[in-house]
Parts: sequence; C-alpha cells; structure tokens
Amino acid sequence: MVICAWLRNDLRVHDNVVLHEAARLAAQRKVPVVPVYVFDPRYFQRTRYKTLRTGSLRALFLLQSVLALKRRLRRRGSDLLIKVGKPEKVLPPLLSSNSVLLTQQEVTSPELTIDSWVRLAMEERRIPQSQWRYCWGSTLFHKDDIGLQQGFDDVPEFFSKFLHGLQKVWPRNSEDWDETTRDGNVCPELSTISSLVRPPLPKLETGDLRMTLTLLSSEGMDFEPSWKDLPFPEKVVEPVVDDALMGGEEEGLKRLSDYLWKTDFASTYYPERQLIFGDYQASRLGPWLSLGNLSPRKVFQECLRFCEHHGNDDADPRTKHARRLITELTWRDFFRFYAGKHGSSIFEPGGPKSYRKDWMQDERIFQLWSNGRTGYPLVDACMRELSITGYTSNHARMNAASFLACSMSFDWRRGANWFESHLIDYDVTSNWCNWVRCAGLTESRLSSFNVVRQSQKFDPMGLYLRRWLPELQEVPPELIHEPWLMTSEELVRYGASAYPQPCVDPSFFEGPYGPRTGWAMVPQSLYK
Ligand SMILES: Cc1cc2nc3c(=O)[nH]c(=O)nc-3n(C[C@H](O)[C@H](O)[C@H](O)COP(=O)(O)OP(=O)(O)OC[C@H]3O[C@@H](n4cnc5c(N)ncnc54)[C@H](O)[C@@H]3O)c2cc1C
Repeated sequence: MVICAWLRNDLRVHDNVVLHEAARLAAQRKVPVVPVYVFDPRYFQRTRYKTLRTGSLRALFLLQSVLALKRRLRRRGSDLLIKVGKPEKVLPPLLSSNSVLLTQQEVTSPELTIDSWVRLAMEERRIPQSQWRYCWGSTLFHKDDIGLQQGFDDVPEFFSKFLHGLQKVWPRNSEDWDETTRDGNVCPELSTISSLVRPPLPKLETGDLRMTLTLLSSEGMDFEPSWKDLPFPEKVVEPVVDDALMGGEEEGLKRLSDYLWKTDFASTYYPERQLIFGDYQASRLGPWLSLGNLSPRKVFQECLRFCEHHGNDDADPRTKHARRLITELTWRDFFRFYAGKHGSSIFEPGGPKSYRKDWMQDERIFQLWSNGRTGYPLVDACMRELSITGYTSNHARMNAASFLACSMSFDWRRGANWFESHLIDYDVTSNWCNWVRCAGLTESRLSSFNVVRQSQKFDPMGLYLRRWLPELQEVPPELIHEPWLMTSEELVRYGASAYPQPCVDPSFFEGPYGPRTGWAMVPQSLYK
C-alpha cells in the first residue's frame, strides 16, 4: 500500500497541502508516500484553433519546475515519479486496493473531467472511491474559511461584491461597493485579513515523505525528462533558456525575496503597474504562482513581514504597495471561485451569463491581432511582447483583449486560446475569467479601451512601443501613438514605412464607445 500524491499545479514542497496530507496519512498508517507528476499529452495537443495548448515557453518553464521539484524532494529523502501519459492510464497501476490517491482540487471542467476518468479507472481496479481524496490549496483564502465549504453558488458576480462578502476582512464602507465601484482603488487592511489567511504549513522534514528503498529504486523513478520527452504532437523547437525566468520553487522564492527586499520595485508597484507598460511595473510572480511553485500564503506572509518591517505605516508607499500585491492575489482567488461557480460556461461564446452576441469571425483581423500587425502600436507592442517573452503586463493584456473583443467584436475565445498558448503564467481560471470580463460577459462594468488614448496616457514618450516595434524606433513621441498621421515624407525620414496601416479606420476611436478619455462604459444592453 502507498499514499500517492499526484501533484499538478502545486509544484512545490513548501506549504503544499497534498504533500502534508500525504505525510500525515503515511505516518498514521506507516506506509510510504509516492509523489507523482504526469505529463498529460492532452495539454500539449493543438487546439481546434490550431494553437499549441501549451506553447514552448511555458512548456520549458513547466519542465524546469518539475525537475526542480524532483531535486527538492530528493533532498528530503523522497523523490518524484515522473510519467508521460494519460493520468487515468498511468496512475491506477501504481495503486493497490487500499492505497490512497491525493490531489489538489481544481475547479474547471477539463481538469474535473480527467479526474472523473481517473476515478473510473480506479473503480475498474476495485479501488474504492473513498481512496480518492481532494485537498484545497491553490488560493490565498481557503474556500472553507469564507463560507464556500458547500460549493461555489454563493460566490458574487463581481469582485467588489466578493470583497463585500469578506466584510469582516474588508472593513471599509462595503455598503457602497457595487458593480460601479472602481475595483482598483480597494486595498486590504492587512491586520484584519490576516485572520482569514491560514499560515503556511510547517516545513516538511527529511523522512516525513518516507519512501522505501524498493520504491526509490523501482523502475521509472530515475526518469528525468528532457525536452524531447514532452508529449508534443510534433517537433517543437526548444526555446533558449532564460536565466532570469527559470521554473521551480527555489527560483520563485528567490524572485519573491528579491522583489520585496532587494529592489525598490515594491515602492513603485501600484502607480507603475498601471502607468507604465514596462519591465518592473508589477511583481512578475505570475509564472511561479500559476504552476504552484509559490504558495499564495507564502507571498502573503512575506508581504506581512515586509509591512511590519516598515512599521505597518499606511502612509509609507512600500507598505501600500505590498498591500496592493495582496489585493491582486485576492483577484486571483475571486476568479478561481467564480470559475467554480460557473463551470464550463466560462469557455462558452456568451460566457457565464449566456449573453447573446454575434462575434465576428474575420480571420484576417485575428491574424493581424495575434501577429502584432494591427497598425495600432499599443496592441501590436503587447502582442509582440507576448509572443517573444510569454509575458505582457495586466494593463497591456486588458488593452489587447478589449481591442479584439470590444473594438473588433471578434470571437473572444480565440484571444483567450491564444493567450493560453503563449502566456508563461497561464492559469486556466485567471485567463478565461479575465477574458470573459474583458469581453463584457459578466455582470461587472465593461471597460472598452481606447487604445490610442491609453497609449498616449500611459506611455507618453513611447518607450514601451519603441521597445517592441522596431519599425517605430525613430518616430518622435508626438507621432508614435498615431503613426497613420505621418506624411509620406515623415514615414521615410523616421524609417517607419514598414509599419502596417491601421486595420480599422482610426475614426472608430473617436466614436461614442471610444472616447478619448481612455475607457468607456458600454451599455450592457448592447450585449444581452
Ligand atoms: C485578458 C487577460 C488574461 C489574463 N490571463 C492570466 C493568466 O492566464 N494567468 C494569470 O495568472 N493572470 C492572468 N491575467 C491577470 C494578470 O494580467 C496577471 O496575473 C499579471 O499581469 C501577472 O503579472 P504579475 O505576476 O507581475 O502580477 P502582479 O500585478 O504583481 O500581481 C501578483 C499576482 O496576483 C495575481 N493577479 C494579478 N492580477 C490578476 C487578475 N486580474 N486576475 C487574476 N489574478 C491576478 C497573479 O497571480 C499575479 O501574479 C490576465 C489578465 C487579462 C486581462
């Protein structure tokens, strides 16, 4: 008999509920623990839109994370069994009739479907259903601590209401929070919310995840996959390793520590997050949080320590920004619970509310958008940055998504699918729920961005644009946001002739839903 800890988006040893529960059961029953990771070919396939479900940049980050976990577990006298195949095929043979299979509970339909197949396969091997156990560990707030132990039906439809629901935690005037509240301005009171966040679990010691010598030397335990072992349906070129963005728990912890303690990013976090589309406008913890290399509770604990170190002084910008980071983690939670409530509808054309809208399917527009050739510099810079690095900032994502879904009325699911393939920090609920929100398919306000105005306002000198658009390198700030205004003589003088013409007439952004103030409330009636 073994306790099988099937790890998925929780690739870490610290604060890992699955490993802790495995250690507890193992000690109680005096049996060994086998931590397992499975590279499931379904996550590497091409989607119906022909994109790779896991693009090469994320695949590399994932591979690094899995290998790093194997090393971490070995240091604790354990190991990680790595398999390539469908979990319903590879997991049950590891189990005997009284083994237990533990895994972190996910909320989205593709993952839940796979779980049901694993359970079915266990049943076929006469392993009772009771031997399958979920652990909850992916969010900052445990679902049971915020009234969601019975399910997600009570999750509010928009973020400010979610905060309202946590009013014990969020003591501001929550009565005033409705869908029109500017969500971005809300910041938590750390001392109050700490009571709702479980402290990270105690450190696992050598021997807690005991393995027998037979298991340690068993077939397959020494398998350390390399790029060629990833189950892509075709040959995919391995990206060049980026030393600054390596997957794995140690790298994630180092990034967290550097971010809070060794740089001044924390003091520039909030204003910069929105104002600049540049490098360090935010924490960039996303990739490690998404794969679970970093626990959100660990991030929270470090933020608390950071605030305490700075005297918990609300007026201190560093404290303010650490609190801001926690607010972002709350968004992450909100979308996970929201996805749990709405099930597979977050992947449907009309979103969770089944809004009716005829989405445009003009392939030409999608190609221009995804290749960063719309002729709108901000959108093109975002999309090129995304393709090259696997990252683009939150504000850039919102602009790119708004352009495709709101301005072009193009089927937003193609955009979400493109992001799924290209983002290193892809997370199923954060991605698809942010997209349905950007496409105006939730009860939240719909922000339709004027990408020209946004570019002028938030990147006035065009630094971000110039970084990603070599064609506009020489163009001065007053022209870079609207390159179509250049005369042919200016186009030649600034070497910008190769930059594409705008894919839709710029007068579109002068109309009622593209005012020059930056964002517009589009009446929901247009969507229903
Ligand atoms: C269209 C669209 C798609 C997105 N897809 C993803 C995705 O696949 N994975 C993902 O983690 N985030 C996604 N986001 C949210 C957000 O853009 C990223 O989390 C953030 O830009 C990552 O950078 P950071 O780590 O520096 O974030 P920070 O701003 O420093 O925030 C810290 C962490 O908080 C969480 N967070 C912040 N904002 C959000 C948000 N709006 N929704 C959910 N979590 C948030 C993330 O875990 C993030 O790493 C998406 C946003 C949009 C508009």
